[in-house]
Amino acid sequence: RAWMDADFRRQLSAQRERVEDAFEFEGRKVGRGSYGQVFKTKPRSCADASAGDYALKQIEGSGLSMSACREIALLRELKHPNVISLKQVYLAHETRQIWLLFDYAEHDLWRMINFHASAKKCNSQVSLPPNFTKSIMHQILCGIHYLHSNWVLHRDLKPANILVMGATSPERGRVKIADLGLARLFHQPLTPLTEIDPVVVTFWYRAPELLLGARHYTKAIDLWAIGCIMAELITDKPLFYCKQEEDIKTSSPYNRDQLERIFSVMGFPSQQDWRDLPHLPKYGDLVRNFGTGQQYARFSLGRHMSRSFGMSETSSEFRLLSRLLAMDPLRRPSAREALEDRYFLEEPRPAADVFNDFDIPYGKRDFISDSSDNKDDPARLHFASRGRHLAVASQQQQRPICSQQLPHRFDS
Ligand SMILES: CNc1nccc(N2CC[C@H](NC(=O)Nc3ccc(CN4CCOCC4)c(C(F)(F)F)c3)C2)n1
Repeated sequence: RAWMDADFRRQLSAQRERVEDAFEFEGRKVGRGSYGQVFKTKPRSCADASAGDYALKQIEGSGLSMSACREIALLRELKHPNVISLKQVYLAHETRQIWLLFDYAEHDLWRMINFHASAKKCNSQVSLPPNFTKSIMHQILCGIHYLHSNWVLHRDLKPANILVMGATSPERGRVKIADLGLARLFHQPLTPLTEIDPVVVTFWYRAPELLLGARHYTKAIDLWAIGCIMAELITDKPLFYCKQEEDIKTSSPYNRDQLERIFSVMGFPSQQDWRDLPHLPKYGDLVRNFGTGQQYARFSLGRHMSRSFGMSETSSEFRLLSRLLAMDPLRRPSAREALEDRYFLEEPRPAADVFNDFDIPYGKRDFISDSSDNKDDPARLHFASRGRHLAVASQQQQRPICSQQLPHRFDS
């Protein structure tokens, strides 16, 4: 450090704004994972409630790790209304900690869908605008179109990574694509994410070509995930839900149960459906486990969606869904082609505020108490073995009051 003379360094460090001086975040943790932790904060300066909230992410570890570098470098360049925007980066020189500042998003599709699923269970339907799914889909595709046109692939699209701005934000009801997930140590799909953190890895949104050993992420892989999200918005259920076996330490991308679930919804891909299927690395395993797939002959997405959810196979909603969920990645539309689908041109048109003038029924995020923050927290270990981010549910699950006199409209 000799290169900078001592009193100049002292002067600099005296001037540098410290994140703890600028923001109040004690006891306001809303997220935690192997990536670090996230706080809901307000600037200390303007104490009045009107100032928007901020999300402050403290990156795991210290110093500029490769994933921290990549996240900062990427986010600084990315600027689109449907992509989370990085406001500020704080480098705490004493602790070599890195903090990222974002405009706060109160909601996300994972919690929103869970809310509707539980409301259904207590058969107390929550009223939503008729264009709710269409508005969300339009904004996800706009955000992904922007990322893809900048040659950025998301690679882990799922409901938890689709944030929605809350009632107090000037961008009320706007979708923001984010990546709350794992600090990706490697970029190859073959690296077992489960080695980083077994709690959050879910294969329900992974394209079939990835499960069959495709070596590179593609734009089409993101579009498959968007198709899965669209189906889940319509039905409140993960389309390719598959129980996670206890230890998912397998390093192979091939996941027989997940493929089985996909085939039992979609049917088994024929040579005509997917010409390149036999060239995929795990095709041998596929034939060994499923033979010619005759047992799935009568299954199809249309059959699944019409029989389980009364969806018409001739509706433009279904047509777009089946385009996004083409088994052959070459047959999936690009984000732009999806945005040009008739579905978005028909009434009701997609809205900028996905809630329109409806009150927002979802609660605010719960704060995570630090006591449960230790790694060997029994709840965490228990949920960890059951895969998916159930551990997050234990802290943040919002269930509506299952009482008969549930008010028709809610105050957010
Ligand atoms: C809880 N409320 C809340 N409100 C606002 C923001 C926010 N957070 C938490 C951490 C998250 N951080 C990111 O979203 N970071 C991020 C990092 C990278 C990328 C783009 N890469 C994704 C992986 O593949 C390469 C490209 C993104 C982006 F662009 F996907 F949004 C976000 C943003 N939380």
